[in-house]
Order: sequence, then structure tokens, then C-alpha cells
Amino acid sequence: MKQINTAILIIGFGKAGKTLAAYLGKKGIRTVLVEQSEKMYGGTCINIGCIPTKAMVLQAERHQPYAEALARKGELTSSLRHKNYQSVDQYASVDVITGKATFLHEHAVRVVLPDGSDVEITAERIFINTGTVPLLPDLPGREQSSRVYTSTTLLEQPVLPERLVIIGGGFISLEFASMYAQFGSQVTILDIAPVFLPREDEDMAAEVRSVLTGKGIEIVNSAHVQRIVPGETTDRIQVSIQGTPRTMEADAILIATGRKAYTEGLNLEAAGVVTDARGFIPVNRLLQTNVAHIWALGDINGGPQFTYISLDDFRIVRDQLFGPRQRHTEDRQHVAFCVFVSPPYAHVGLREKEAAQQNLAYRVVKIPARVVPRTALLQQPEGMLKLLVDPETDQILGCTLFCAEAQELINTVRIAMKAGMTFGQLTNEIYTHPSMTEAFNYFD
Ligand SMILES: Cc1cc2nc3c(=O)[nH]c(=O)nc-3n(C[C@H](O)[C@H](O)[C@H](O)COP(=O)(O)OP(=O)(O)OC[C@H]3O[C@@H](n4cnc5c(N)ncnc54)[C@H](O)[C@@H]3O)c2cc1C
Ligand SMILES: NC(=O)c1ccc[n+]([C@@H]2O[C@H](COP(=O)([O-])OP(=O)(O)OC[C@H]3O[C@@H](n4cnc5c(N)ncnc54)[C@H](O)[C@@H]3O)[C@@H](O)[C@H]2O)c1
Repeated sequence: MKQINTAILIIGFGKAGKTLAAYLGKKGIRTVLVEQSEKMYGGTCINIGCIPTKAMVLQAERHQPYAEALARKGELTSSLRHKNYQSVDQYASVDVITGKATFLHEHAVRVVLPDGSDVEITAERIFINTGTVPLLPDLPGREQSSRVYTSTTLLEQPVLPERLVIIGGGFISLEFASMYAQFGSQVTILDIAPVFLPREDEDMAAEVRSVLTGKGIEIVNSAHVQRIVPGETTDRIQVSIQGTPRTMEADAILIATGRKAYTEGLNLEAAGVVTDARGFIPVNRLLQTNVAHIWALGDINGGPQFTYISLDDFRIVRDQLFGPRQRHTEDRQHVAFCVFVSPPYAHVGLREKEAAQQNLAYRVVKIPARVVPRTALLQQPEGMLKLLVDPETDQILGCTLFCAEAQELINTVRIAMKAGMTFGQLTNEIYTHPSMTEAFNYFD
């Protein structure tokens, strides 16, 4: 077996891993980045996650035909894959090796190369960035059906399904439901949770529900899928809804019931790295595993599954290796998220129900999205914006935005909260017109 010695080994071409590899490359540090598939250079986000889905969401909003949208998505992801590869490969001190890494011991992995030969890579420090894969529930008939897809495989289908049934009611479900309904599919969401968007405030969840159902999407909660019955032309799904049986036909079934840690084949035991009950790799606040010279970055460490958290994991490692070692996961207050339904739904800080549960004093200020002139220009008048304010200090406690450009506005609110700006300062600032940011001028 060929032997390679390196200072740093990164397993997985995810956001944290590739950013770290490029950073080490710039510094001339000997680094090897191992990625199991050439189709995944750049990781989940650019190949099968954020970027392709948001490309499709945009095309759906622009009423582009499905086939054209798919073609554009394919061009975009392949150009990004190439760019991502170059961003790492351009450095003389960095080698990208394509193959699956399997631990031999705590300082070495074995990688089988595409030509069948293998290589042993020994490293002083190892960074695991292997991400997640879909968690598929045990449903009778699932494996026999040819119409069951994940978010990855559905986006490879050249024909728009007439009837799409989505099992799950989380991030992936809502984004796919919104986009496929806009492309023209008849969409049904079957979620096992008894209420729609259970973590969110009821008023905001009701707004989202009303917009989605207005697009013709059927949302069914307390839906326990019993079995999938594959048929010649369509599949049938047998589901129990609060004890009442129902059967529905589907041309495509998307399983979106969460994602699990991807450690398969890594042979973590050989390195002595432990996993938790869910299969993720626990880390301390500096992202070290139980083995001090092995770190776990991105989704695999069980933190929030977002590209920007994986990027922040890189920042923590950069600070440890080259900085004052002050950055850690506990710094992360007010992490925002945005679900890209149309219009998008974003949140940061406390929700009203959380403030009430904590017996905090708060004031709620809400405006409908349509009062903001920009929503008329964008032809996206739907939605509601909600701010939670401390009545004594005027500090912003939380914010939920269901409106055009919410993915941008929420970052403004996050920065305002972090900087300690008051509600009065945020809402009395001078903003460009006509912009969505001036929505904040419409709050009293
Ligand atoms: C459909 C979808 C939409 C999403 N949309 C968003 C969004 O809009 N915004 C957002 O912030 N997040 C979104 N996410 C989540 C986001 O994509 C992930 O949080 C992020 O990509 C995680 O990256 P990572 O750094 O953990 O690793 P990943 O990018 O998952 O990379 C892991 C890499 O490791 C490789 N690998 C695994 N095992 C091995 C091994 N043994 N040897 C070699 N290589 C290996 C894999 O092939 C993969 O390329 C979405 C996810 C999905 C699925
Ligand atoms: N815009 C974004 O930032 C974005 C977009 C997509 C995905 N993501 C990330 O990817 C992760 C995975 O997304 P996801 O949607 O797969 O998971 P999720 O955790 O968001 O949602 C899972 C859903 O599946 C339901 N469910 C679980 N088991 C079920 C069953 N047997 N039958 C019916 N419903 C069932 C749950 O009630 C829940 O609604 C997200 O948590 C998020 O971090 C982020």
C-alpha cells in the first residue's frame, strides 16, 4: 500500500473541510483532503443541498418550466463543483484524494482509489467533515417502490410528477412542497407531528400554512404512513390520520424525515472516536472529539445542520490553530435560519411562546408584508413580520419574518440584536427605498 504522511488530514469535502483545506493551502501547510465521490467535490451544499434547491425555488418563482429549471440547476452545480475543486487543488501543499476513508488507527486512514489501488495516509491532526445522509423510516413497501425518492434523487428526475406526496413536514419538505407546487405538481405533505411547524408561534405557522394551502398544497398532520403499495402506473400510500385510514395515489414520494450522521465505513472504532446515541460524533466547545487530535466539523458533530454553522466550525478551528484560541461553539447566540418557501420564512432569537414560557415581559409588534412597497414590486405581497421587544429596555428579543427577502432581512436583525441596538434604533434608521429593509420603518 502506498504511504502518505501529512500534517493535516481532512475527511470530507464539506463547507468546513474545504474552507480549512484552502486556508491551510494558503499557508503552505501539508494537507490531504479525502472525498469519496468526484460528484461531491464541494460537499452537500453545492451539489445536492442548499444551492440546487434554491436554484429550483427561484426558477419555480419565475414560472420557468421544470425541465429548463433542472438544466440550469445542473449547469450551476457542475460549474460550482469545478470551482470548489480548484479552490483547494490550486495549492501546492494540498492534495485532493478521491476515495472513501476508513480509519486504521487514531493517526491513519486507508483510502481505496478509483483505480482500485489503495493508499495509507498518516496525519498528525485529523478533521472529520463527513456530513449527513437521509434518514429513511422503515416503511413496508418503501424498498420495493420505484417511486420513492430523497431530496437528492427527486431532483434528478427529468419529469415533473403530477402527484407528489412528501413524508415529513420539516425544512426539506416545505421547500420541496412550495417549489413543486409552483412548477405544477399536486402536492400533499404527510407529517407525523400533530401540529404544523410545531416549534414556531401559532400565528406565524398559520400564515405559512395559509400561503402554502393557497398554492394548492394539502398539509396533513398526525399522519402515520402505514405502507407504500407499488403499482403499475402509480403507488398507493396507506396512511392513518388520527386513527382514520386513508389511501392516496402518488407518482412520486419524497421522504424528508430528517438526516442521520454519515459515519458508515469510517471505522471510527479503530481510532477510538465515540459516537452518541443518534450516531453523531460528540465534540467539546472547540470541536475536538474524545480523541484530542481528531476534530469533527459540520453536520457530523450533531450541531445545527446548516452550511453557515459548518463554516463557523472552520472559524473555531482556524482560531485554535492560528489565533488566540478564544472562539468556541458557546459564542453562537441568536443563530438565524431561513426556510426557502415562497416567500421565505426566517427566524432569530426568542419566539413569543418561548418568552411566555420563560415568564419574560415582552411586547409583540407585527406588520403584514403587503405594507412594504417593495413587496408590490416583487409581486410577493404575502406574509407577516413579527418582532418581540423588551418593553422596559426596548431591546429586540426575537424576530420572525415571513416575507420576500426574509433570508436577507433576518441577518440585519441578527446584527442589530448582537450589537445591542434597540427596537427604536432599528425602526428609525434611514434605509434605501424601495427596499425590503425599510420594512423596519413600518413598525411602531
Ligand atoms: C436538500 C437540502 C437543502 C439544504 N438547504 C440548506 C440551506 O438552504 N441553507 C443551509 O444553511 N443549509 C442547508 N442544508 C444543510 C446543509 O447542506 C448542510 O448543513 C451542510 O452542507 C453540511 O456540510 P458539512 O460541512 O457537514 O459536510 P457535507 O457538505 O455534507 O460534506 C460531507 C462530505 O463528506 C464526504 N464523505 C462522507 N464520508 C466520507 C468518507 N468516509 N471518506 C471520504 N469522504 C466522505 C461526502 O461525500 C460529502 O461530500 C440543506 C441540506 C439539504 C439536504
Ligand atoms: N433552508 C435551510 O436552511 C435548510 C433546508 C433544507 C434542509 N436543511 C437542513 O437539513 C435538515 C434535514 O431536513 P429535513 O426536512 O429532512 O428534517 P427536519 O428535521 O427539518 O424535519 C423532519 C420532519 O419529518 C417528520 N417525520 C419524522 N418521521 C416521520 C415519519 N415517519 N412520517 C412522517 N413524518 C415524519 C418530522 O415531524 C419533521 O416534520 C434540517 O434540519 C435542516 O437543518 C436546511
